Amino acid sequence: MQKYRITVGDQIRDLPLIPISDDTAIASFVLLGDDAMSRTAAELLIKKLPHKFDYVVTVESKGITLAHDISLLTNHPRSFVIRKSVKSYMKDPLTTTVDSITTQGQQQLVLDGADAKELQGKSVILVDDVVSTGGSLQSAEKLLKLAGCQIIAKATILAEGDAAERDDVVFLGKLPLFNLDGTIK
Ligand SMILES: O=P(O)(O)OC[C@H]1O[C@H](OP(=O)(O)OP(=O)(O)O)[C@H](O)[C@@H]1O
Ligand SMILES: Nc1ncnc2[nH]cnc12
Repeated sequence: MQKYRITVGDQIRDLPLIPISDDTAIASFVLLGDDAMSRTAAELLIKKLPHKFDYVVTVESKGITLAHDISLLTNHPRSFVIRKSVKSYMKDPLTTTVDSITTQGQQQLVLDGADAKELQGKSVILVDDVVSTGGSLQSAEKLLKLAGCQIIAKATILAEGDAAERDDVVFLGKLPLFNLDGTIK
């Protein structure tokens, strides 16, 4: 299997190239369970982010450990997770749709109404493990604006494809997209 090497601080990973359509493959970066990578990335991102903010917010699921680590390392006792489905324990959830590079068809993004209430008027840092098309970030921003909070920074570990040209997102490294033969697009 072809691999693409990334280095984040002292963490080196050989990511497998996985086809996601009939002309594109991604270097699959699965942060869930990779606790050393999450912790290292959090430490490095914190140095690039504003020092003063109220909360870290992320999108389910692979951004969760990163949000958790940034939040605790900056002495914030809680963070918020925008979910991908409505749960019965939510109160008056805010919902929108999302398109992401890894998922065929639209998914839902959901902010629990109770969380929206706590976020109202607060300054937040929105984080995710990878930004690619920007669809997930855009939908999350929409929900956070509906909740009435101010996004003071957006951060990710890897900016993939065209996202590497973005200047509104803080990131640690670039990740190319690939042709099916493993060459870089
Ligand atoms: O910029 P985009 O094109 O939206 O891609 C980035 C999103 O894709 C991944 O999530 P994914 O949809 O794979 O869901 P998961 O984290 O639940 O696995 C990643 O964690 C980002 O949230
Ligand atoms: N390269 C990648 N690996 C895992 N999830 C992703 N979401 C978007 N790009 C991704």
